[in-house]
Amino acid sequence: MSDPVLEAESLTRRFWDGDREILVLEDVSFRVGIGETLAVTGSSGSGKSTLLHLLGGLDRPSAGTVRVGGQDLFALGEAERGTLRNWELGFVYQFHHLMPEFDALENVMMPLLIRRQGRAEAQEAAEEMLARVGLAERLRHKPSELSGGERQRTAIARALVTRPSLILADEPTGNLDDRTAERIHDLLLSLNRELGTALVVVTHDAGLAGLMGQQFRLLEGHLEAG
Ligand SMILES: Nc1ncnc2c1ncn2[C@@H]1O[C@H](COP(=O)(O)OP(=O)(O)OP(=O)(O)O)[C@@H](O)[C@H]1O
Repeated sequence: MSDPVLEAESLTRRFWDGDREILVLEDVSFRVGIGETLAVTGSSGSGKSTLLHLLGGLDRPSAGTVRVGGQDLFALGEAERGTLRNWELGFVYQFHHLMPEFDALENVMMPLLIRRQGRAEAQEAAEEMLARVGLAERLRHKPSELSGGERQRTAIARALVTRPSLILADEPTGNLDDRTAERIHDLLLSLNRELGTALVVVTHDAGLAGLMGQQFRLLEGHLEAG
């Protein structure tokens, strides 16, 4: 395997419901190399979102480590973890989470402006990424003026515009009809190939999972092949 962009080692996450322990993930380990793809499937409540939150540094494991680009996420302070997250990771969710008052171009420019990149440069990069996802003609449309598939493509452009080494996607097409979902799957994979961005998806969708290089299933807190 090439150098890992993501390593999960012995991840365990438990929650407490009063004095009752809920063990959601137990001893979960895997690696994703540069430009590789991985799917995690599992039934509702199996812990897919919990795993993704740990991988993105949004939640802390009860035990175990997550390394992004070789750096232990939870050994870092809050600010450093935020910086690593901003520079190395892109997130795509089932619901696009675009800002309704801004158009597609402004939404995609936002992560670059937050990084204090110059406006002209941010606009150029955002226009290029929107063109890559097939939305060159929709730059000035607000989310409410875009179709569901176009909104999701905008969200993908926003996740990729910072050129992260890894995209974490949570049911990226869960909200779309089959045909639109298939187009988004193709888009995610072609961007993975073109840009070399590693991709981790958690999904119910066996079709999407089947397109990924590594496939795992969460079952009773454990990660199983297939
Ligand atoms: N903060 C929390 N406190 C207590 N229990 C939690 C918490 N977060 C998640 N859980 C529990 O952990 C389990 C896994 O939840 P998670 O959302 O990761 O599942 P999922 O596989 O993503 O489900 P779905 O496919 O329905 O979105 C569930 O039983 C959930 O109730």
